[in-house]
Amino acid sequence: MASIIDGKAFAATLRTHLARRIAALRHDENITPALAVVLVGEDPASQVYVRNKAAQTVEVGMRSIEHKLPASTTQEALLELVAALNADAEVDGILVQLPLPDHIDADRVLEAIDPAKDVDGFHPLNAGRLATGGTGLVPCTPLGALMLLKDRLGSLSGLHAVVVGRSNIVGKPMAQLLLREDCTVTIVHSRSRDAAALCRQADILVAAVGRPRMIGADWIKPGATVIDVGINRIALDAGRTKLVGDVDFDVVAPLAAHITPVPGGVGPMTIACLLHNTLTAACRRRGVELPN
Ligand SMILES: Nc1nc(=O)c2c([nH]1)NC[C@@H]1CN(c3ccc(C(=O)N[C@@H](CCC(=O)O)C(=O)O)cc3)C=[N+]21
Repeated sequence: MASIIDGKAFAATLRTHLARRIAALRHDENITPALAVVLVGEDPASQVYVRNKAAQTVEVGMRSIEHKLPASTTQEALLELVAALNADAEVDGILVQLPLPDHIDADRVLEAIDPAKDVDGFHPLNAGRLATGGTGLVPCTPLGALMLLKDRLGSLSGLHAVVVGRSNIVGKPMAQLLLREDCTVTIVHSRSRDAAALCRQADILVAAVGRPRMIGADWIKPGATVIDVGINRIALDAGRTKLVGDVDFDVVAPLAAHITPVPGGVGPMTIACLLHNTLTAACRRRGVELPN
């Protein structure tokens, strides 16, 4: 039976460390990092995420700036807000909550964010830096997943990592991070031939597809470490819902060495890494050393 990787506890520890470093930054440099979060529309799930982000930002001692815009906001108005946040010297991080309404071109908005303030790590310059080994801001979910892996396994060098999913926000940056750790990396996607057989070769399996419980027992090499990035809300009876991952936890956990649960796995790490990136961005753009 796998040991469960407690992402919720790890994220809480990470936030405690961040709070101490942020206090040191305020004491030594008189800097309080500020994170601006932009939410367009009234999607209830997005509202919950944004509320959690704001609460945790304040909890670690940073400033939270929230901009809530109606769903009817034009692309032009959103780009103007991004430009104002770019120009605001007090703002260290900018996050535009996804998904955006259909009439807005999300790529254009993400490309308008100052790469130095791009705490999501979604700007093409940051994606390029990650791919070419430079210093940039790394997407929060893959960064959080990597922290959990290194905490459990130590060196990842030479391990075969299989990433299921090729999105720009998780799959591709996850593969780049694992490559940077000297893994042998395979990316499996919807057109892959015999995806299950490819996944059965994985020492590390990262599932990031958004399909509830898709990864079953026959996808797992015994002793593998399984990281479940999926967060899928499924319907139960009587209008109730529950969160499940991309991994069928009940059948995979008995085979794996280590496994993340959903909820309580990678999800909480995403927000903790957002705070981590905001501290990093604040120090880099203000030209001060990152406190230990
Ligand atoms: N620009 C942008 N950046 C994002 O990082 C971003 C985004 N847009 N849009 C939406 C997704 C989703 N996301 C999550 C963050 C934390 C949890 C999380 O903490 N989940 C808890 C459960 C929360 C619950 O119970 O609903 C867990 O897995 O244990 C989930 C999902 C960030 N996103």
